[in-house]
Amino acid sequence: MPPLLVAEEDDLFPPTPGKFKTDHHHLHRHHRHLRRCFASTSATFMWALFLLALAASYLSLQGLLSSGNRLLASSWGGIQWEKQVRVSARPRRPAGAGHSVLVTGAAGFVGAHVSLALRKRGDGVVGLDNFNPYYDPSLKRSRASLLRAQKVFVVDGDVNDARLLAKLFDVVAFTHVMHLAAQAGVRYALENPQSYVHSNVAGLVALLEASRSANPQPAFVWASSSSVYGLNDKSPFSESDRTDRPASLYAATKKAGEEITHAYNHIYGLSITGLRFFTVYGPWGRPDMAYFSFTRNILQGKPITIYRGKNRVDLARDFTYIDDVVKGCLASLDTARKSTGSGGKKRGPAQYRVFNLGNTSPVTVPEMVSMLEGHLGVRARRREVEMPGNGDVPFTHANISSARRELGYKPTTDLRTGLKRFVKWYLSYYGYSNHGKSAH
Ligand SMILES: O=C(O)[C@H]1O[C@H](OP(=O)(O)OP(=O)(O)OC[C@H]2O[C@@H](n3ccc(=O)[nH]c3=O)[C@H](O)[C@@H]2O)[C@H](O)[C@@H](O)[C@@H]1O
Repeated sequence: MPPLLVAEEDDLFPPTPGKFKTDHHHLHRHHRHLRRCFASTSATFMWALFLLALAASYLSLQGLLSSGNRLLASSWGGIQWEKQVRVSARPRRPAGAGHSVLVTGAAGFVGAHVSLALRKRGDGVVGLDNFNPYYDPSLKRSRASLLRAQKVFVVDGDVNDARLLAKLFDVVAFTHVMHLAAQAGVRYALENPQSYVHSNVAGLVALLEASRSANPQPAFVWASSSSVYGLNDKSPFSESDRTDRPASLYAATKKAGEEITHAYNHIYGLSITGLRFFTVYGPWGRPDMAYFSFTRNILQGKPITIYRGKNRVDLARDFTYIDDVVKGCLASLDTARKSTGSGGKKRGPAQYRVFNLGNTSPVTVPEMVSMLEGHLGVRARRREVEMPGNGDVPFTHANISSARRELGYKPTTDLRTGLKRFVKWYLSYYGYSNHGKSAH
């Protein structure tokens, strides 16, 4: 370190002895003192310079590293990336017939199925997913590999990333957005409430902002939830029923989404379709859902907890098979009218729709478990407990006349059949033998 060396050299190489007379001794000492002072001042100066340089280089190195990390972590941007996005977004149907769809949550359960179905019939699809660890991200990666094999490009990114969204809309003139990215799960909201606000409210607004600014504006179709019916006890649930008494924060954020999309429809002329999904299940499903975690536990010989309502009433769900829901999603895209805004301004009233996508035949949770037992050939160890105050509702039941009329939606898969397909997938995906006996 140079300043230290200056001081040390001064000590190491004193003036030659006898060169100065004794009466000059004082002067000499004075000079020496001055030199030391000067040396130490310049040492301090040099130190300061050195530290400054060190700090500057540290900061610029940090900057370099963090922008490098950002590039590595976000893995989006660049000519090659833009080309992949453009190619993936290109419809392969006769000119003008195909959609160009941005599917958010594309590595999720419904998102992956919808993306594949769109691609299969020749639409252009670009996926977006943040691969968050709410449940096993390796399952999401496997779904993304399926999409990749079908030439659907999935961007690794967050719907809250406004820069990324702006870039995507800059590169592609999407005709539709299929917004399926969300923080799902009713009970997890007790543990991590902020994640619901982050994804289902802030993320939704970020995507709506990008959509309303895009030219042309895409038609916007998105996943709401049957949970918005909350404490509604009028059965079956119709779209016009009360939805102002949510029983969970999850439901409240989905309900907020319905109101927020309405505001964007009103102000900017965005065409909006909200789909209230009813407990969607099937192959490649979500491990946090009851039918999935029950299957895992039954196969591992672990007990399962079955919630019961007040007075020991069984809970029931209008379980809806994934292929039926996918048909409803595609029909929603096909029947969505164009958004009316341009240049971020509304040019006329735009379509606003909400549909139930259910199965119309609720099944109790214990019955669902019995079906699983039948398909797995293993008895479940059932533990029945009174439903804790965790946000669950006692039952759901969809009235689908609206979707039937407007979308031609007609569910065709009953729960027993759908669970059979799920179990078949589960056993093969997790490498069980035909009898479900081999290790997990
Ligand atoms: O359709 C919907 O709106 C919602 O459907 C599901 O929510 P949920 O119906 O609660 O689905 P599961 O978590 O699979 O629960 C199904 C039933 O099993 C019950 N259950 C769940 C877990 C458990 O350990 N034991 C148990 O009895 C629940 O109380 C519920 O009655 C999804 O998880 C939500 O993301 C979706 O929005």
